[in-house]
Amino acid sequence: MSSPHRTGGRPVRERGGVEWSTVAMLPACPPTVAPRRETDCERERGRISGGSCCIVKPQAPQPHLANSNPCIGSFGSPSLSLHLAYPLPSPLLHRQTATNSGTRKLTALHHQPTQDQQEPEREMNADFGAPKDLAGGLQQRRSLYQPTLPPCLQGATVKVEYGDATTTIDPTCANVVAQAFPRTYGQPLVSFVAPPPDAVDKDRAPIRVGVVFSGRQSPGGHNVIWGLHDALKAYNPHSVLYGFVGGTEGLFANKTIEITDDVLASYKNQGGFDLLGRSIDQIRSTKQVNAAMTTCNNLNLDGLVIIGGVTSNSDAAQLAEALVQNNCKTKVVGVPVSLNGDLKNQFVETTVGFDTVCKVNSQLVSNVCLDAISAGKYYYFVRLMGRKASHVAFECALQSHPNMLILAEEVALSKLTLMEVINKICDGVQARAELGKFHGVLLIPEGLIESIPEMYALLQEINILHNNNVPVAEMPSQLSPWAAALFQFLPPFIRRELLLHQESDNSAQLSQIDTEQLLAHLVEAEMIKRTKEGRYKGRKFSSVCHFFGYQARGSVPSNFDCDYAYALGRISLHMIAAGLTGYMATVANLKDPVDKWRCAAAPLTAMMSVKRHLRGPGAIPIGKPAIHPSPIDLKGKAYELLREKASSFLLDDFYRTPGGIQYEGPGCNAKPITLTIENQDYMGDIEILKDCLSKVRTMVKPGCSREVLKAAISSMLSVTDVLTVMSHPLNAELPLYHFN
Ligand SMILES: O=P(O)(O)OC[C@H]1O[C@](O)(CO)[C@@H](O)[C@@H]1O
Repeated sequence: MSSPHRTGGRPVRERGGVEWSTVAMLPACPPTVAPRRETDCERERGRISGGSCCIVKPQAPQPHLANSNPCIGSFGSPSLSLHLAYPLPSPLLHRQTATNSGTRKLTALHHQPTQDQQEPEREMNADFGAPKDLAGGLQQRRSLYQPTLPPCLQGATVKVEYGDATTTIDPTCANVVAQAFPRTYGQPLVSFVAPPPDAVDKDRAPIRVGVVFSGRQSPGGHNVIWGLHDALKAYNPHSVLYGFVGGTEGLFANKTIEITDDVLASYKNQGGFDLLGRSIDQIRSTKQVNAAMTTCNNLNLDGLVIIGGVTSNSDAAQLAEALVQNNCKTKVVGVPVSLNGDLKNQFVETTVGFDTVCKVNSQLVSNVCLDAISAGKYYYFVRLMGRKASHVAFECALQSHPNMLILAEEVALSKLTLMEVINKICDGVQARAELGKFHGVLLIPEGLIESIPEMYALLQEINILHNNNVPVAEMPSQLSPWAAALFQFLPPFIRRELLLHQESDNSAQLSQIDTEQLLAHLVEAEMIKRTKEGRYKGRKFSSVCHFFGYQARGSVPSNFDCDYAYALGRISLHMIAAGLTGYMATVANLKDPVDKWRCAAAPLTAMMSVKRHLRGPGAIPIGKPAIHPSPIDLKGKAYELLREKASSFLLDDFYRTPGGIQYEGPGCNAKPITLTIENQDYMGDIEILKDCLSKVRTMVKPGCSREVLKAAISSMLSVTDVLTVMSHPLNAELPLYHFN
């Protein structure tokens, strides 16, 4: 049997005598960047503070391991539906010197691990915060793009409107969350509106703020810092913004650069996180929280802005609570930035970077579709980043119309086994062969592997062995009999990847598990079997595998991501000025033009829930309250649309070519299809409710007629009855991840 192969990169492994190559197969080894020349102005400024010439070493690539969670999308026949984790860096302080050649030379000063575990020293470059040469015309042109601002954010100040106290998304968890966050739970929802024209401009004291990239790279992250900086200087020109160098490690070790107009100039509207770099997505252990608090105190910060996804924002909530408990004045603000699109809830419609990443990946997928149909000989198995949920793969399917999408959420819901998933794919291949089609494109979310029940159980056993410090070489022999049997059944390359250490959220290192290769391998074996049995009479099945993820993370952000991120940066400043802590900056009604966006701050605790073992009575909460990744809504409008088109996508080669991201002209303001279809506006709906309630108050005042009073009581009783039933724990609509 020949093996599926990857294209576009260097050969990475050999299997059965066939060399495999990959386009993104070695994500742990980012492309080597030519050393950037240090400019005269940088040398003069000595831009890294916290020890005149020290810099935290950014995280070097780790041998990444695996993690995952479930989700599957269904393409093809209605029955063809399929079910469906981060390493820690070491902080290495280096002496930084300018050399004659103009590059920075880094000399190890001392090793200061901030993790609770020892890690090897790594080399790093010291270019964070350095002006970049914007070589390409597009880069230069993009640096001149001025994000559009919602009206309420156009002045130096905003009017702050406080709403009602908040609860949590899951009524059954409210007490647990309240107990875990005694000082920050139940805070009101806050809206920002334009100040009245006659508002008196009071003296505003300068503000000191720190900002850190806590999550993974996501296009648009730089614009959050830009928006924050502009709002801070407009608020009071003597305000100061510090950027922590090297991510959370820089926060723990107090390594900063001051963010100025000069520093920002070449990072505006640009991809990557290279202005400051990133390290671990974790501010969680007592040691880490204490280190962050010490830095906030030492820098006398009024505010700390944490940029990241679900994990970073859960940590932001914990840090906020700890700072209040310790009388530290620093206000903690989270900003939703993540390519995964899984930080999605009543307040957050999408995350910064999701739009760009989906557009880049959709273009790649559609290119592969056209390649497939042109030669008619390969099946392309494309795995897409996005962690546990399948949002990226789902959006890309809507944008590019591949033949099949295997949603982790569907696989998890239907509890499909690995071989059931394989058989469904093979049925699709066979149905196409009957139409004379021997090519196709399949999208596979990286979280799929964890959504397959037996794979999830195997990964859980491996996790426990890691937690018990069992050496990797001994793990296979310590698995339960059934897990050992499954492990032995899997091809050797996957076995090695499954044994990698889990990520900071205890899930497998999803980006490192070649699920697409596993599926291609097993589909080929099944097609050979079907051929031998006479069930398949078509041409020999051949596959090519790709992993699209790192290519898109560094992309130049779309206009939507530029505008959204810049607005969130400006909102963050107003939140700190208003003294809010434990909140996330949010923008609602994103599907509409920017002048209709609603800017707000939502308490992080209102987005939290606790997992439990079972549904129904006796369900016991397990673990701590956290913001969880939100899965695809299998009852949602976007999913319905996909289901409707599944058969046509499977058989008709109804490929769509979205092309590259447009920055100007028609299509430059296109938004994610899912965002448009879902049509959310939670803040707008809250306004409608407020209006209704106030109308009732106005119309049913003491003195109104008996009839009006009776009609009001009867209507209100039925409303409260419905709401009581809906908020009962047994009826609450909770996503699958809540249940183990
Ligand atoms: O940069 P790293 O540590 O390899 O992170 C990879 C992970 O980060 C993400 O890109 C974003 O969370 C995931 O899709 C992926 O699993």
